[in-house]
Amino acid sequence: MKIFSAQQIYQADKSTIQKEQIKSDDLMERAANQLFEWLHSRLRGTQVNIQLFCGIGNNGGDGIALARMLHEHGYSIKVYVVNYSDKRSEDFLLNLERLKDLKVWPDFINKESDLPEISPNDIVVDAIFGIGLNRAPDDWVGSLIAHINNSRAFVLSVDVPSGLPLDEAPWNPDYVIQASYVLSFQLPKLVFFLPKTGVYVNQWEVLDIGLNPDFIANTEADFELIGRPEVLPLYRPRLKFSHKGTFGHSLIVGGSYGKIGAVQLASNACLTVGSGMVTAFIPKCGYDALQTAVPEVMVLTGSRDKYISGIEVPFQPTVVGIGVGIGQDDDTVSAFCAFLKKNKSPMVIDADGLNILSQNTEMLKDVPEMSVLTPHPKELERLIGYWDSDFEKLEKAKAFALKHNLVIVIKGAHTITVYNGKGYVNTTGNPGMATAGSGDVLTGIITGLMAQGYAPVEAAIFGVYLHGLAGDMGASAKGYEALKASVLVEHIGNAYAELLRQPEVEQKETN
Ligand SMILES: NC(=O)C1=CN([C@@H]2O[C@H](COP(=O)(O)OP(=O)(O)OC[C@H]3O[C@@H](n4cnc5c(N)ncnc54)[C@H](O)[C@@H]3O)[C@@H](O)[C@H]2O)[C@@H](O)CC1
Ligand SMILES: [K+]
Repeated sequence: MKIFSAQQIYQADKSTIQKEQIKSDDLMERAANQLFEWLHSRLRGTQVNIQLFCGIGNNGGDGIALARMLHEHGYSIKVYVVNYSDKRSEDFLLNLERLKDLKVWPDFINKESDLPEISPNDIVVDAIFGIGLNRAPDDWVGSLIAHINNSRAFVLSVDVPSGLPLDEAPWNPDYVIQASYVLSFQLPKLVFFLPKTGVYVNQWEVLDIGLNPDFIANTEADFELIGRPEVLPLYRPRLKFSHKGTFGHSLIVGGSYGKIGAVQLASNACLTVGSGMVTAFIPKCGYDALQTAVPEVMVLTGSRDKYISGIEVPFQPTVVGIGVGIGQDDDTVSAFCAFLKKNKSPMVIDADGLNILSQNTEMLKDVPEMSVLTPHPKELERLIGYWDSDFEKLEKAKAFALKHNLVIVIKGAHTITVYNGKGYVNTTGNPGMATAGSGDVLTGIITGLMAQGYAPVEAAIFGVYLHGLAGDMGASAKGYEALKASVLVEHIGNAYAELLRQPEVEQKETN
């Protein structure tokens, strides 16, 4: 699903109004209807107090129109107009009149007003600001927002949590609604998925208000949300007359004394995701452990016992995954440097492999184009420098990826794969996956997918999704806390099965 900027959403609104020859308040009516249906189908007439806080723009207009529909269906409502400006939108004013026609009189909250009482049992509808927010809310509006947040009521935000700008960090983190649920129009917003702004969104859902599908299809978005429909077409089925050579020979280079497990996890994941063959290159100390733990993996060792030195490999691998558990010993740095100069295979680079690159930036020119880098935030910062906000981080990562023609996988709750100026936002995974070795498994997965012929950016997008899905299935079997990285590997097969499972409706249709 595409993720649009605020500007693109306004354009989509406009093109819909033009194409369908409707008025803008018709579109607002549609939006409010969807909000109403969502709420009504859950409440089914339950008598609960619904307090609607409406701004004076179109987001407020949505709230006022919703209030009318709730009133017409007998719900107990209280409407407040948050009167932060005298530049009221036409559709807001129109809907205010329609509400007054029903003899519903909103209270106006101004600078000097007392804040209304909100009980934890109330439902709050937050329609104060939408995507039009372009500066810090005034302090008295901020106090109202903080008051709503402190009420412990269920807060339903219309389109976006009020106070959250779409393309920069909030001016004051306390002046943003903590939404229990966000009903967002047509397309999800990028801020729902970024670490600093996603915290304001507990749950979200998109409401289809029928914005012009041609416009959406033909407009290039900077970000895309990656769910099952986006991942399924990337899957490469295994053909009957294939053999292990068809699926490539991966080389995993990594490990040091005490960190051989990282290679075990990566090479096991690489095999499990479907690489035809996997060879691991490790220091001598890990030989017995690795051969015993994963007998299907072939093992080569360097000349030193505890650290990798001189990476000599007597075959040309299809793809190289390098860096897990590798450490930063001087010999290892020189071995990595020399290996980069002679290596001809595409690469996946992780962990200390990335830290070595950050400290020896001249090595970057020898990294093959289209290689996949998989940094966590600290590793990314070492590579691209400090950022002030998630937005700056993404811009810097995009610029770095473009400059070196690389794929960068920014790991996090919603991992974002950046390539060729675009960002792909993952939707699978859970907090249980914040555990040692989880990243090693991801490196193995992406390497193993590239071995099978997935293009690097597809391997990254597909691999991140599958890794998260394995985590979700692992968590439902074991719970978050007990989810170890080895459990992720165990669930790779289940994740494939889940991804490829025909939904019940489709099954019925084909029967
Ligand atoms: N345009 C359309 O056709 C549709 C718009 N919809 C709603 O319209 C919303 C956007 O509406 P608007 O563009 O009117 O914007 P908002 O309702 O988000 O904000 C209202 C106005 O307040 C002003 N403003 C911004 N920051 C401020 C601040 N800190 N203090 C005081 N004033 C401030 C701006 O001039 C802005 O236009 C969407 O989020 C969505 O809820 C929906 O009704 C669907 C259809
Ligand atoms: K809102």
